[in-house]
Amino acid sequence: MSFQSVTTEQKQAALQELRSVKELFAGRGWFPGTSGNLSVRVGDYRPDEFHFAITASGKDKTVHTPEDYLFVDQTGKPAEATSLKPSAETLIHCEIYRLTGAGAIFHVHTVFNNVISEYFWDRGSVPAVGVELIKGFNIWDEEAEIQIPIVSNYAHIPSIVPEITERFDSRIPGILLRKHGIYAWGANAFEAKRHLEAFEFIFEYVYRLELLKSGKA
Ligand SMILES: CSC[C@@H](O)[C@@H](O)C(=O)COP(=O)(O)O
Ligand SMILES: [Zn+2]
Repeated sequence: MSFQSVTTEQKQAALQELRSVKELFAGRGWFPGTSGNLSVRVGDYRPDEFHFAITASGKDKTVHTPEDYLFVDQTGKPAEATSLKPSAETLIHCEIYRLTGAGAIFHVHTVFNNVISEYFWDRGSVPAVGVELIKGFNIWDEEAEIQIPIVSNYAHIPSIVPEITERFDSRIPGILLRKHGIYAWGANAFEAKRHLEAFEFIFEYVYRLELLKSGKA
């Protein structure tokens, strides 16, 4: 269970996945101004003991350097000696892993996810109805209706954690932070990427549909 039992191959595989997904998302402009963070879990999982690789804080995520990632434990503390600082939002990753046992968590800031989180803030969630990409979440109902939760964006990150716990919906593999961005997760990096892409598609769809319906487009 300890970090010592995680093999070098497992660590390398996690870092390679982070590198690939970071490069892909950077190409889409999904890390403006050093925003965003990514993590991939390694080794065995128990809700009270797990480890993951995460992006170091404040780095330019559009470039690769030898100082891009570090490994942390379930409390967000570095699992090995390093001068690197984990993402400022590591505690959010810790809580999502604790709640879900997921294998990867990706966080990006986009204009669509920010605008839509503010637009629907008063109702607490973004509604989506019948959009084909809902199937990307493994929800196959005809004309499926989902609500994507939105939580407060406190500057003090630990204060965000209880809201995530409270609003967590096991059917929906993501949560919005108001005027901040989306956290999406999955059993592995492939699934977390699929979920993130589905969310971003849905946010743009809902945004554009609302605009058309308002007659202001
Ligand atoms: C520079 S704006 C973005 C940050 O405040 C934060 O929200 C973010 O996503 C990146 O923080 P980081 O500490 O690099 O993981
Ligand atoms: Zn952020």
